[in-house]
Amino acid sequence: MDGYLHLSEGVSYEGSWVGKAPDCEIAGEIVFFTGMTGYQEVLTDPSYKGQIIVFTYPLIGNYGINKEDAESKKPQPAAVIVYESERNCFHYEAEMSMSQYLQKWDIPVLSHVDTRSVVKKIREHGSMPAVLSTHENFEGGFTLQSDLKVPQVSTPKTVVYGEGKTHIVLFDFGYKKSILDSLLERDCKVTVVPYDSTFDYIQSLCPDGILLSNGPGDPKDLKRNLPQIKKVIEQFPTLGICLGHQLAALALGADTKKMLFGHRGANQPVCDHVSGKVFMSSQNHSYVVDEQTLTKAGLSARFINSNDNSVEGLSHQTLPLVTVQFHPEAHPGPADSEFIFAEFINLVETTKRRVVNYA
Ligand SMILES: NC(=O)CC[C@H](N)C(=O)O
Repeated sequence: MDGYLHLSEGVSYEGSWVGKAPDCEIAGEIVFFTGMTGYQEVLTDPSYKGQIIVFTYPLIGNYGINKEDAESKKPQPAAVIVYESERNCFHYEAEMSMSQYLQKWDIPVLSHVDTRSVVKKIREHGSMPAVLSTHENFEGGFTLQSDLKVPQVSTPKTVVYGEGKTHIVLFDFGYKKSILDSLLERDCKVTVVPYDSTFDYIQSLCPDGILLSNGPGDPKDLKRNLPQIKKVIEQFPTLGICLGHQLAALALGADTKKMLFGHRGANQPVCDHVSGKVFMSSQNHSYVVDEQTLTKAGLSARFINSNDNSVEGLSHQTLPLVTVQFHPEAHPGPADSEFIFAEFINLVETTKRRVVNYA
């Protein structure tokens, strides 16, 4: 059956539904992911909550969905656009096909869309509101719901994982499981807390360090939480990843802005100005920290994107703070930047020893 993708820029594309057509129109911000593999991780990354994802790789789904690679308990986007969706899956670990998985969760998939043309439109006009419909003509409006996404994906209660020697409190703005795994693999005990936890609550947990996670939406949606986040950063060694990096920058007084179409893929080159090395990184973001606003916040840009010179990570003049716009936990994508976790744990352990020595 035919389905249609309508972009707010006034262009429409025809495609065919994989599985059943949705009962109603599905709206979301349309974004594109350029990685060739890793669709399961992308679909389950809570940072994509409510977005319509276009996969630029023309064949998606051929190795199915397995038990291991989900980044959260369910797929998160509002809808998925592909060129070809493989109905069969060819992998010994596959439990079901991608289309079965998305249908189970009522997430529509529109295939045989001219994804190259859609991506060109997004590159030209930016990530924009879009609607998936069974009707060729769409008369409705393109205003997206302005609901807060982070509370929808954050844990409602505190959960403790592992019993390693370094105690990290992970602020859950919609964290990817691979971030938790990266900490557990490095001998950490991890306490995952709700996104709106207060400084007093965090202090009562006696952490050695803090991880501010990735998550969906505009970091400025969490304006009310910034004073608490600032107190936490000033008190404990902190690693901010993606949304967590943006929140750390805002909390300390820098600014963020929206990019035209963001970075979503597995091969974004980033230069580390401490080591002078360039590495490939996995990314998924629309917002970026504004470089012009860093100095007044005591921050400096340690990591810079080699394609467009945007800020990819920060350090602070005095505070033990590491923040990265890219994903050191990878999944999907290259693990070139996993050194960030080792560096962070080292920072936490050194700070811990210093505090013990002074006590
Ligand atoms: N992966 C993320 O944490 C994304 C951060 C933020 N939602 C953005 O789009 O920029």
